[in-house]
Amino acid sequence: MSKPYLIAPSILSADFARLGEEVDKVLAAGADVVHFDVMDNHYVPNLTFGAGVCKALKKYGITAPIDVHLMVSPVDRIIGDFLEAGADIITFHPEASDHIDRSLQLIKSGGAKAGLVFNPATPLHYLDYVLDKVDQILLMSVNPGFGGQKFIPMTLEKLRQTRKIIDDSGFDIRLEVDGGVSEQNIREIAEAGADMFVAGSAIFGKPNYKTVIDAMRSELTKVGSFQA
Ligand SMILES: O=C(CO)[C@@H](O)[C@H](O)COP(=O)(O)O
Ligand SMILES: [Fe+2]
Repeated sequence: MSKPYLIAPSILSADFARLGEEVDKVLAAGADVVHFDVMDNHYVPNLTFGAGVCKALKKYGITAPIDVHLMVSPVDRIIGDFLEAGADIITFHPEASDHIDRSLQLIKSGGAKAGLVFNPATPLHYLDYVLDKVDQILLMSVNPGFGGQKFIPMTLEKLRQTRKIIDDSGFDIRLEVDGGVSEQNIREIAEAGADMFVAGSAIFGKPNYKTVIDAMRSELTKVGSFQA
């Protein structure tokens, strides 16, 4: 069964010059979680921000959970920085870690929730022996590195497969989707099994964040297995 739905705006599409205000504004508009995309210009061909910015947002007063999506290789060294910065959830790409089990343990031992991220062509078998250590599974519905890309439809089938893996396991695991999510497709994405929705350009690209988030929530109420 899906958990109550969470909307997680990706600050990759926010105005970096006014980041604190942007995060305040999107949370006031009804967002649940702040999605924080860390890119290293190595694992992905783009460069964003590091743990210092996460720490600054916490110091600024952001109390909503910060969901750190590490697009970084290698991952272990930077995990400590984000734990120290107060990250609430840390996810990483299994291909970017030499020791996936160790990286998951590192995150959890620091008190954060841990997750694995699957690129569109990455197989789900990385989950096979670590499901008991995973709090969140993030399926990329675009290739990582940039906001504003188009949702890859094959993700819907992968979501259904992942939902079955989670439900069969009996573990308490969130299923997050990231890339090209909008008010137009959020309903079918939820029908396929996702319960946490990252959206960057669909929210920050619009003048009124609340209008978009309200529209997304209204779409989610139409899902068969809806839970507020
Ligand atoms: O991780 C990534 C991209 O690598 C995402 O979090 C994007 O930032 C989502 O942006 P939109 O596709 O919603 O514009
Ligand atoms: Fe992301």
